[in-house]
Amino acid sequence: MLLLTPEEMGNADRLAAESGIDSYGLMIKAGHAVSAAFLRLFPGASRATVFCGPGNNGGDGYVAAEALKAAGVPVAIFHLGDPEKLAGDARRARIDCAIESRPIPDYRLYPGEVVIDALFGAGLQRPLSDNLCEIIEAVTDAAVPVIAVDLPSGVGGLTGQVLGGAFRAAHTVTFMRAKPGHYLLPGRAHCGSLEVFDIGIPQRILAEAGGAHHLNTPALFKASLPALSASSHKFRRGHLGVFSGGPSATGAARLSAMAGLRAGAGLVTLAVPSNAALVAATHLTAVMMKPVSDVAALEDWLADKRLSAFVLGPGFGVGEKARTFVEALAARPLVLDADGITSFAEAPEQLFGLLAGTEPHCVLTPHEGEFARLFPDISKHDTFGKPEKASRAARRANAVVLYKGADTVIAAPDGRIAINADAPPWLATAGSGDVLAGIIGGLLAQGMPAFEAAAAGAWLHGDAANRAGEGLTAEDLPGHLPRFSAIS
Ligand SMILES: NC(=O)C1=CN([C@@H]2O[C@H](COP(=O)(O)OP(=O)(O)OC[C@H]3O[C@@H](n4cnc5c(N)ncnc54)[C@H](O)[C@@H]3O)[C@@H](O)[C@H]2O)[C@@H](O)CC1
Ligand SMILES: [K+]
Repeated sequence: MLLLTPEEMGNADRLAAESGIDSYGLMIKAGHAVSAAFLRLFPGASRATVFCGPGNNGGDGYVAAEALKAAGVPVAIFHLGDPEKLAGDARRARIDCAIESRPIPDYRLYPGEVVIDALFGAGLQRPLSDNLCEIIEAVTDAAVPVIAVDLPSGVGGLTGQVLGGAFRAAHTVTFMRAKPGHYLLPGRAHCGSLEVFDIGIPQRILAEAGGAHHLNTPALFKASLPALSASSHKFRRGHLGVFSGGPSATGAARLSAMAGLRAGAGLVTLAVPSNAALVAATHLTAVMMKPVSDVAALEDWLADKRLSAFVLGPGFGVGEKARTFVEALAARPLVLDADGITSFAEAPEQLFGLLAGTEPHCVLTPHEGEFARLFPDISKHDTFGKPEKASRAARRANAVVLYKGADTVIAAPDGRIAINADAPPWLATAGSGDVLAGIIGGLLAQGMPAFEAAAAGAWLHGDAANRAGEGLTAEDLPGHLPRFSAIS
């Protein structure tokens, strides 16, 4: 599912106009979609209170207001700025709207009203003024239902960041394609239910206008999911190696290993330091074990070319050993997580050097803190949204970066970006990240390319959490992974 940034949507708009499509006709359809949503969702509203801004978002508002009046709904319009200065389609929409509007400071709460927020959409450029924020706060505090046109005003369509303040909509009607800000946090939490309405811009124009941002759905990775056939031998389903920490720290790697097995790897081996072998062995059944205490032992083990992917990080310990292990593993498909990432905090360039110059085959899975350790300058940039941060990081590291959180973003060095929105809040539980690393490792082991493996991993992880339900523990997750043939 392709997402368009506000800039790309603007391009689509321009291309549509250049191809002879009537832009005012698009605005009429947009405004009518909003009035239809209003009538469908709030048939008993005492009044439609329409806030109209100074651009085309406001234009949609005037169209919706006129349509609601025609449907018999009492309507009050409050405008921002000088409506005489409206230009183009928005100006025409206001002229075609026979309702007197009043300046926004005249607005007072009205019992039973429903607000249509048509202040700003794609054109939001700066934080909302204090006066606007006060009005938004009053509407929010009084729990007045809000329908947002395109985006809740104040939410950045590219980043999902809130600029100053923002409406909390019950429902958002956007046009043609959802925007990244509808799925990134905190924007997602401001949108309510999201409706993507087709106002008639042709697909070919949308495809020409954008293409980097995707919502992470199976459509993005399904074609590269490993297919399990009756004849597939366990070796052909790959062999995943997961590195464990010492005797008191084998649990995290065991979780990853179990998840890798459930994600379909034919064989999974837990590589353990010799002093942890006994502890680990008492906990393992289907997962195999291999003592690997130092880099010499690792090099020996790596001579087995059937080992097809690795996970290093969960519970491994931070330090020199992790760095030398990663050096030995850098040319192989690898998920670098947790301690594996933090081990390079003092010398991120060393890691990037190891990963440079080849087809990207490493997946880095940092949460916010780990991201800041590897990419301090990128992480500090307040105006970058999460996709831009992940994307810059991916290019720098020549690795797929899966930037974790409630709105996990997956970015590839070639510019592809997936925003994951299927994770329930109860997925934020101890060990959950270890399972995610293991799932991705299991998919890499079966030959899935790094970006698709990371995207699939994030989606499957969320899907398993939804199946397991509230109160899950990380141990429950692998058992709830869906069969790949059942994913649609
Ligand atoms: N893209 C499309 O194909 C279509 C777009 N339409 C609508 O057009 C909208 C985009 O229109 P515009 O590009 O005119 O942008 P907007 O209407 O979102 O806002 C632009 C205006 O707001 C001002 N502004 C921005 N931030 C401000 C702030 N914080 N405080 C005060 N003023 C601020 C700008 O100076 C500019 O005048 C979309 O969101 C959508 O609602 C629809 O009419 C249908 C077709
Ligand atoms: K809006």
